[in-house]
Amino acid sequence: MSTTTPITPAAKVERTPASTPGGPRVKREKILVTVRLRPLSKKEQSLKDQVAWECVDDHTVVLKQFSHDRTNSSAQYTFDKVFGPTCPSDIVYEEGAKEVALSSLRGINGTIFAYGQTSSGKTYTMRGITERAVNDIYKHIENTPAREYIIKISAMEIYNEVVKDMLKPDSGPLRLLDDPEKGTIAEKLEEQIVKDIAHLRHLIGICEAQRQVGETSLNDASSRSHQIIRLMIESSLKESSGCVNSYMANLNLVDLAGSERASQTNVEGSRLKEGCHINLSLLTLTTVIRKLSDGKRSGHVPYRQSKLTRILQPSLGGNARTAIVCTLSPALSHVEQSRITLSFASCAKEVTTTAQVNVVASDKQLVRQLQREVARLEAELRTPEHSAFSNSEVMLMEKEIQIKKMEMEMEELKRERDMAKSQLDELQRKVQRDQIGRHPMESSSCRVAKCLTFSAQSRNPLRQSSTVPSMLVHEIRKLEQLQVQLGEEANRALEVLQKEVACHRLGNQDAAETIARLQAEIKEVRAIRSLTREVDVRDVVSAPQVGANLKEEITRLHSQGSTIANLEERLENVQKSLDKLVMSLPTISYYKEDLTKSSKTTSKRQKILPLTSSGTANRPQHIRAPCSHSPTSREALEPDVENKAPENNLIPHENISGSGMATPSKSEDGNVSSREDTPGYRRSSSVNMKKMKKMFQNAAEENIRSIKAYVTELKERVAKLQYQKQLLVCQVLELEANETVSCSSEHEETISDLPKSPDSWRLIFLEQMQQIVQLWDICHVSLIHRTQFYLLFRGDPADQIYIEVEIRRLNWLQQHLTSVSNASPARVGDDSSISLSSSIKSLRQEREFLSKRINSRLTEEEREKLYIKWQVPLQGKQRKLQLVNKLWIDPNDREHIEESADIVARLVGFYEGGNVAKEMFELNFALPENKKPWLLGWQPISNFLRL
Ligand SMILES: Nc1ncnc2c1ncn2[C@@H]1O[C@H](COP(=O)(O)OP(=O)(O)OP(=O)(O)O)[C@@H](O)[C@H]1O
Repeated sequence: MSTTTPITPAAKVERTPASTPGGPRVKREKILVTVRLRPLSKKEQSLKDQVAWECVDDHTVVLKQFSHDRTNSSAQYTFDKVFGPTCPSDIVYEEGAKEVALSSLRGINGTIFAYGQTSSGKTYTMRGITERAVNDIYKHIENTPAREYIIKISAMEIYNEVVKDMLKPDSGPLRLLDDPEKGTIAEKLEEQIVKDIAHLRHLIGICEAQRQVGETSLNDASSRSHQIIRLMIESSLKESSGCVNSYMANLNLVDLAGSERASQTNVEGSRLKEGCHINLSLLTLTTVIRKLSDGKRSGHVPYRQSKLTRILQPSLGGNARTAIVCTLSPALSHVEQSRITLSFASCAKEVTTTAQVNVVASDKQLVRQLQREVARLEAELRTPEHSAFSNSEVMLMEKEIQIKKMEMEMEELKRERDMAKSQLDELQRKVQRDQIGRHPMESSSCRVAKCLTFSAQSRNPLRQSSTVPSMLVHEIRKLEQLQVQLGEEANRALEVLQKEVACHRLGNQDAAETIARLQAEIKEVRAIRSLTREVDVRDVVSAPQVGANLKEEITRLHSQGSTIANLEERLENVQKSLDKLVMSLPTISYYKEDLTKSSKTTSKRQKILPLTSSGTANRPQHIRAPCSHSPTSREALEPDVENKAPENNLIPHENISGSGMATPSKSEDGNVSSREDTPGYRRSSSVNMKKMKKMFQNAAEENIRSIKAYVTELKERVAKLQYQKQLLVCQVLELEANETVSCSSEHEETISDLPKSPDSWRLIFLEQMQQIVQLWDICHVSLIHRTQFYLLFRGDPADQIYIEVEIRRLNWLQQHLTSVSNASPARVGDDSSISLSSSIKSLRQEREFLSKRINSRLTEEEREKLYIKWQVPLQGKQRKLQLVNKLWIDPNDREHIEESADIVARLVGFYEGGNVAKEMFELNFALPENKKPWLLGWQPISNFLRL
């Protein structure tokens, strides 16, 4: 069982017909009129009354002939359906009411009512219909789990011309008010939200119990009031599709009081008064129906003469599908009353209504939806992005720390370099001093060698004196070399570090700017939210105001779309900089580790032998600035990280005896570790490069994923906004069109009519086409457009919508051109692209264009024939242009139009290019992208559509 959830009453409900992009598809249809003949009642049987009526087939009821009754004249009435005395209520509902009842689930208002004399079976019939309709509605709801339904009920009765609330009997008489949007409404009428079918049945039961019933001679329980039970059915898609629209329709179940003759009902006093009111309101109803059936909608229809007709106004010729079941007593004694009923039914079947799908976009709903959207946006900006923000901020801080560390390491390196240099100087000075003191002719190395030999011999007398000096000399040379290399290395490292620091500073600045930009975007979104709040407090507005508001809304949506596009762009940038950042991280980390290692190595070595190098020969190959080009890409760096770094850290163990340096080895999992990891070695400088790299990679990928997801969402949102924008465009178009067409409502009715018979459609088509041709002429529409349209739409009923749209467009254009030409010169100047003169100019250019094609498209013989036929002097100047100037100039001559279209089609080559797609005139009002010069004549519309 699907239950409904309560909603707060909508502040304003905008009813828009199910909008096709070209405007409302107004469907005019006739009221469904059926007749139900009840069996003779027991009373009638006891009075030996006779059955006067017979249902001869499913559609016809006939008055029988009685020989003894001279006044009795035969009569036959035909309706959509006629139900005989034995027909069960199921069939009456199925064939006489179901379609209308279920339309309400699709957003189409429906009204079902029973009309007939007292005791003819109205209440009996309406009870059957109501019960089945309720069952069907809930069955439909159960079978449609994708939609959420909200059903509300209200009930009123009109008793002695006083409206009463049947769900709140103590509330007293209700006033009828005219709502500009909803029509006539009963003030303070109770609306109850229905929880489920049992609740609905219970509430209907309460209404039944409240009903004014009295005994008359014809009916023991005669309804003395008109009862209107109204179900308000609203439905929307359950999933959060982002669509703010839902359907809303009212289903009115009306049980009228019966018309009666005081002489027959034998009433007096209050019953008589009731009867008078009943008869009066029914009389007004009959008058209204009669007027409407005449087809003279423009004339005065006295809806306001009774409360019943005021309330039922939309159901009588308005936005609703209506079914009337006329109930008849079969008794001969009631023949006259039955005739009156049948005459009412005959009029009613000529009445047409314009049922529309009511797409509801209440301000509240819209605002709620927009608020949700804004909240979601903000949340997104806070979560994925904002976390991306936070990530960026955290990363920025981390990088700052790295920079600080690097700077400190630089200082340390400088200090070590200077120390090594001073020690070397000191050593050299010492050697020099010794050398000078002993043998001035020997080279310094020899001097050092001798000195060292001497000291070595003195410490270790067992050593061979000849090997020691050569070793020392070798050592000193090596030290000298190392000193130079160390100096170079330190300078290079400093250089790289400086670049690195500069680069990160720049990156930090970029990221900070991006964050600031994104924060500005959030502010923008907030501003939009406050705008939507303003919409909430807006009151009822008139159609032009709504049009203006919608235009504003479209502009806003445009800007919102572009804002989101900007956001997308910004995010792409952020994504790129994050990529860059992430790419640089392994390098930095590696470099940092490397550097730390290097510095540690150096300092460690320093303690034992200050001038020992850590494989400096290969060092420059893997000291790379992350901001430098090719070598800094992650791919380029990986081999360095995994393979070269350990090698570079390899220090020949023999050379540095007692240094305590470990030889790094590569483990199976790719980790680069020193031998200190293994037992016997001190665990300290393990560099898990692969793990680290993976960590950074994961973090980077995670960031990129979340950003991509957000970008996708943004794109979806842009699509949704565009969809909303299109809807709004349609609404504006409709409003504009309504304004344009309101002055010629008769015309609209004609074009909106969906004729049932092909003959009537043909007639309407010819009439509409004639109108279109005239409007083309008035509006100076492109000849090629006219030709295309004229040749494409030849009267197929499926083309009706195109015809309708074309008429709307042209009506708008005509009005627009008129208003522009009436405007002040300044105004015309402003709007010159849509002016009459620009249209005429375009048309002239098009005629010139067509004339130039005559020679290439027509043979000489054909040309001659045409000149003769179109009375162009054979010897005259500019014959081609003269000929083209004669095309499409007489909108009232069908033959002329036909021939003009034929010639233009040949000149443009329509026949060669195959069929022109009807979609070219598609309802979204879009012109083909590859707009050809000859479509310039249609420019005003395209300008209009750009809005
Ligand atoms: N189709 C039918 N089959 C059998 N009985 C019927 C049928 N229609 C009506 N009746 C019976 O006829 C009687 C009068 O019917 P009902 O009260 O519905 O008439 P009504 O038109 O609503 O009268 P009123 O206008 O006075 O309220 C009732 O007893 C009802 O049960």
